[in-house]
Amino acid sequence: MPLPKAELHLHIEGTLEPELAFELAARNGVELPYADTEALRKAYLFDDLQSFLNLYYSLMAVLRTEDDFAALADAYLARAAAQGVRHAEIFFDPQAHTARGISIGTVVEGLWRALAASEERHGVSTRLIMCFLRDEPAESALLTLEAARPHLDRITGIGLDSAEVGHPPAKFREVYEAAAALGLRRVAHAGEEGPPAYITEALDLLGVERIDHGLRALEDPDLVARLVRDRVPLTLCPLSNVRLRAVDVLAEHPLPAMMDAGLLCTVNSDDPAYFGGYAEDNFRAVREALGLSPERLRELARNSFEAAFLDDDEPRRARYLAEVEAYDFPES
Ligand code: HPA
Ligand SMILES: [Zn+2]
Repeated sequence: MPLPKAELHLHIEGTLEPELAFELAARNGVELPYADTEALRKAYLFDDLQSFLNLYYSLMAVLRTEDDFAALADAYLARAAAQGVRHAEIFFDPQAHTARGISIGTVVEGLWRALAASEERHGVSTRLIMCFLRDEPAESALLTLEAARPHLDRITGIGLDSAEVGHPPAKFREVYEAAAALGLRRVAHAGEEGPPAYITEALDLLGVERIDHGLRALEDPDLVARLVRDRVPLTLCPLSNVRLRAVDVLAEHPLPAMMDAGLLCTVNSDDPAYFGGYAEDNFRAVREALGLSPERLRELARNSFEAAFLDDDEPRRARYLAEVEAYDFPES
């Protein structure tokens, strides 16, 4: 049994495995520009965030119906459960679908069908976080929030993703204010490829409670001190960082230095179908490449539940934390 953990940085569209992509393509009569799953997997060679995003958005063409979104989420939750995930806070990108003529209701209600059955079927509790594409205009984010209004009982919070550089958090101040007024929790990708100033902006202007990635915080000692003092969780994604070349090799990932600095770090999978691993695969990879001790891994798992949006269910958080403390690492 793997270490129990919460997954806090997971794009559901990034869990689309080649096999399911081909299955949905056949079902929906969508032509994929790849001969087979093997040819598609060979296309997963990225130079940076943008080269990944190009493939990520193009493959979404196979997702068309509520059933497709339910199948996608259910397949992820089954995999997550097998990797020790007890709680998953799942990002989705509504604009990537509405731009293709798929209604936000199709997306949310399809995902919700899988999420609502997840505890019983997989033993995984869930939350849904709606992300805005930062390389689209702020006005589009506002319209998306408006379109999501009938579905807000399904949605816990908002996030900000896609191409970071040139699209600072300040651009989305208004939509974050509107979301806060609606009682939505707030997170944002910052400091993945963008500068540490974007992390500061996300905190100051968007009022985010967690930073997704936050890798480049280390370049600003004052920012690190602030993140430590305020216990702002960072949702790090080590295998993603290697595949998108934010770090050269996993052995040079700053995770140990970040933990030593007192930052509240969590380890997550981002887009596991594309980046070579789900939650436990990321834990195993950092253990092997960085030599993290069992107690360090336990700290990461504990952090994940502390950083989770479980404030409305503290008894559940306490149960998960007790599972982390009781976990016996296998001899290896
Ligand atoms: O890692 C990511 N960064 C930014 N946007 C994204 N959209 C999916 N994955 C990512
Ligand atoms: Zn991400």
